[in-house]
Amino acid sequence: MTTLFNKEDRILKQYRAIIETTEHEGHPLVHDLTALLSHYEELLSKFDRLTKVSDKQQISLHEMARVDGLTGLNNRKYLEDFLKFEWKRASDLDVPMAMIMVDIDYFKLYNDTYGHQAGDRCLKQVGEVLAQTVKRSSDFVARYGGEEFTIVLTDCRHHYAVDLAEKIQRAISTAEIRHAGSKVSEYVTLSMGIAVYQPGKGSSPSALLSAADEALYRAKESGRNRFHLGRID
Ligand SMILES: Nc1nc2c(ncn2[C@@H]2O[C@H](COP(=O)(O)OP(=O)(O)OP(=O)(O)O)[C@@H](O)[C@H]2O)c(=O)[nH]1
Repeated sequence: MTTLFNKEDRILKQYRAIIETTEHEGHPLVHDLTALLSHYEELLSKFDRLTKVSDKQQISLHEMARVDGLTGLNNRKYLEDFLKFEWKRASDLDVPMAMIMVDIDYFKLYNDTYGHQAGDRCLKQVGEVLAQTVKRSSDFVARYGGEEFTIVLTDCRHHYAVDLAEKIQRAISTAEIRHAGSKVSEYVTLSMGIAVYQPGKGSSPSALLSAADEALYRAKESGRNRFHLGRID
């Protein structure tokens, strides 16, 4: 399309030159060319507007592919892509990677108590708490699905991940989201599982996910409203 317009542009410049040459004034050809030019300019401006709309649509499609519609956090698909990419980078640089799997406690009872829409609002609030607490721009927060969230911490040793899990616990407690159905608190609480891997040692992103998930299971099993530190390389 650009090539076509470049070629057309050259022709149009010639047309303009003819129109602007006073010796051609009043010639019927000048009249036709003037009409043609104005029509062409109108088409160009329409094309320009269409291109802008389509660029915007492409950006929003791109965003939709990465963003969870409810919470505005990264979605699971994007998490998987991010993990693959960062795993390779961490492996090349020989630095550890951590994952925190976060799950809302007794969320079924939250829905049962307050209704599904309130449940959605709660998910959003928890998402905000996580996004605000995770400060390093290289760290990545995603909604993994349902009432489960994932945080990927690049170039991260386990004490940083533990420190962050403690901050998240404090932040969710400060948020005071009422949860009358919970069996561990009157407010919403979170259980978390932490795993830290050294990607260079032959494992895989899915092994990191499983280890964090396993640690989360331990946190749930041992009473909820806590984190469990799983495998650390
Ligand atoms: N409102 C709302 N609820 C959801 C959404 N996705 C999943 N859920 C609900 O989340 C609940 C998860 O329940 P469970 O897996 O039993 O877990 P839980 O009740 O949180 O119990 P524990 O994790 O063991 O503490 C289910 O009732 C789902 O219907 C969502 O997008 N919105």
